[in-house]
Amino acid sequence: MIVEFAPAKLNLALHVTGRRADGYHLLDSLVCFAAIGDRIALTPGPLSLTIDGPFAAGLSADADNLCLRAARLAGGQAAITLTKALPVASGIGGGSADAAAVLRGLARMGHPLPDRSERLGADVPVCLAGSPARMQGIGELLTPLPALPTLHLVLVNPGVAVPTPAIFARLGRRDNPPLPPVPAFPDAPALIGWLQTVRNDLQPPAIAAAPVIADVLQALEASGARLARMSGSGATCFGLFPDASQAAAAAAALARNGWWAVASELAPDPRPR
Ligand SMILES: C[C@](O)(CO)[C@H](O)COP(=O)(O)OP(=O)(O)OC[C@H]1O[C@@H](n2ccc(N)nc2=O)[C@H](O)[C@@H]1O
Ligand SMILES: Nc1ncnc2c1ncn2[C@@H]1O[C@H](COP(=O)(O)OP(=O)(O)OP(=O)(O)O)[C@@H](O)[C@H]1O
Repeated sequence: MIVEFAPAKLNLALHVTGRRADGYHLLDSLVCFAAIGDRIALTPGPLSLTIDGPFAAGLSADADNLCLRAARLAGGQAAITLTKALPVASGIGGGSADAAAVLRGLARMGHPLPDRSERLGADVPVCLAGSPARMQGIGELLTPLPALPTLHLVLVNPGVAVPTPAIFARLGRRDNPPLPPVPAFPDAPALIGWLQTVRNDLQPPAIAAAPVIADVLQALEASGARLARMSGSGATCFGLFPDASQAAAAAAALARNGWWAVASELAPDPRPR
């Protein structure tokens, strides 16, 4: 059996800089990965999918599931088990992370990675890379970044599914400036200082669609986050905390609102040192 971790994707910053003729938006985003995620297990055999885990109920194992679409694109055969630990349609790339993990697993079983994995989803290329990157184009242009400093994260999802197309459709402006050059960050305060100068352009339209996102951001700040921001098209938000014990205490307190709230850190960097 082959097991692949499918870490949550976080857009630490996300500027929408334009729109293509086909309606897809041009992005400029600083992306990293958290140490929490889904799990994919593959065993040789005819293509099938079984889903378990805390968020299994939100998802169907039909032919549209990104795990099966990824396997078909790679021409791979395997019995796939997805253990769904991430909320569905929540801005942290769950489906894209799963698709990328299936592609990585099938590659280990001898099926080459397909070209143009972004056809599965704009976030699939960066999830395949799995390490900090500046993401541009519609998601297919990746510039690897040096390893980020240690971060003490809290991820919070208030339980509202936010469909990505609806949030892009609500954008006020589609011609925002790109990110400034991304420097190397010696420590977390340097990264947080830089992040305070940039935005997630999808945050205002997501708050308009789901006002509870503003409550989540305010609650993260009230529990001591040095920076609180939404990831992707929402509704999951992240807070950056000074240390692991403050992050754990904040996650426990925020979970008392009935929200999914977890303390985490960055995923191990898969790149060779
Ligand atoms: C918003 C982000 O999460 C930022 O990382 C991603 O760009 C979304 O990635 P994803 O969920 O893999 O997106 P896809 O499944 O490819 O696209 C879902 C829908 O979002 C919109 N979409 C997505 C990506 C993009 N660059 N421009 C868009 O306008 C399109 O309406 C598209 O039909
Ligand atoms: N394996 C999967 N996991 C999650 N969602 C899936 C999967 N397969 C198909 N989907 C569908 O894809 C849609 C987007 O789900 P996903 O969790 O990837 O969104 P997201 O977290 O907003 O991602 P992103 O940050 O890339 O926009 C959902 O409506 C869901 O029904």
